[in-house]
Amino acid sequence: MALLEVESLTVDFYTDAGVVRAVDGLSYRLERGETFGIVGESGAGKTVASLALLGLVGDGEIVDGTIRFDGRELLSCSPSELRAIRGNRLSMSFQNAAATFNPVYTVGEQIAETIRAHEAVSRRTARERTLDLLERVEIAAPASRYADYPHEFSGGMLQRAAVAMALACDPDLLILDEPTTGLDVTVQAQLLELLETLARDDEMAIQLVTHDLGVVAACCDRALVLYAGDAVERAPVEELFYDPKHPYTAGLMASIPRIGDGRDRLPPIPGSMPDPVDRPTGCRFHPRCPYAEAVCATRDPPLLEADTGRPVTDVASGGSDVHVAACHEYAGDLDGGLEYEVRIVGEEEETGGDRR
Ligand SMILES: Nc1ncnc2c1ncn2[C@@H]1O[C@H](COP(=O)(O)OP(=O)(O)OP(=O)(O)O)[C@@H](O)[C@H]1O
Repeated sequence: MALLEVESLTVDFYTDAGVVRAVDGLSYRLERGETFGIVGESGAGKTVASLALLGLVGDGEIVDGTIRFDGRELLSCSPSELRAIRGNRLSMSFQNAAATFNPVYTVGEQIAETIRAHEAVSRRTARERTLDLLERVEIAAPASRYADYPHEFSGGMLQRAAVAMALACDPDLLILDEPTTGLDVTVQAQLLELLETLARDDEMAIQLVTHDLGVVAACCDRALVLYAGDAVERAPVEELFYDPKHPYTAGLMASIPRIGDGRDRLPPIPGSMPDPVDRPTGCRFHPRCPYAEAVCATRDPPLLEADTGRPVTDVASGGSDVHVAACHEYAGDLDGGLEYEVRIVGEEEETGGDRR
């Protein structure tokens, strides 16, 4: 049984301007010990999709879908059952590490309090466990750092302390929302390495939410690309990089800097994410897509296995390594086809290419 199975998850917000469909029929699954990326530009629905797992959509509403965590249907759990799962097995570290901590208490105290909120342990034990956690996230001299206030930590250290906080309940699934935003490249690399170690050594699954495909490439096994609430592509990370099947994914790759990577640059995607109250008909990406044809404006492309054109009908195929994409090309419905290519300079072999 997969650790997490999300099926047809749909989340709406009711605003003065109209209904915002933040997440639209999202399905995927996550295995134990797997690091899974959810990637897309700002407004794609990444955070809302993650918060929905915790039952924290605020004034939004989960209007459809199921979320099975270790076989349990979370959407039918009572608030107290959900709190218990959230406290012990599923935890999330939010976008802004500074906001995770209360500025008037020390970092150590706050992590220790989190441990005590989940488990009946003495103050001394909670302190020892906190020191272990700080050490695990590679904070030097944890005993002296314990009594430091959040403002005395550097950005990278605070981000790691936030991970320590999320690890306090020893979760089976850790959700990290933009964990590397605002960190310099070296600190980013350290944090990503740490996450890889945690996933490997603790058999902990990680759902990593980011706008940065580079971050996904550095530490995820598989990733899902979201656009305006829709899943547009899902694949093992290597394939997503070397053989992107959806024009949006290809465009996303063009917008990330790649130091030391000899890959040709694809043109960046023109335009911006659509108004969430007034999403385009058909393929949500069609107004920005250089390959769009008439069919794209009228029909919403389903997720298909890119190699065979077979439909992805249930979540069962979501955990496999099958490369799926939601583009009419894979149903054979585009006359012009997709003509981008991803070339690795210095290697003879080319991947991607004209998809006709
Ligand atoms: N409380 C809310 N009320 C109304 N709309 C909301 C609310 N929260 C999120 N949304 C909308 O839902 C959509 C998805 O937002 P979400 O925060 O999940 O995007 P994201 O991909 O995580 O982007 P970012 O990285 O900027 O957070 C957006 O259009 C956003 O405006």
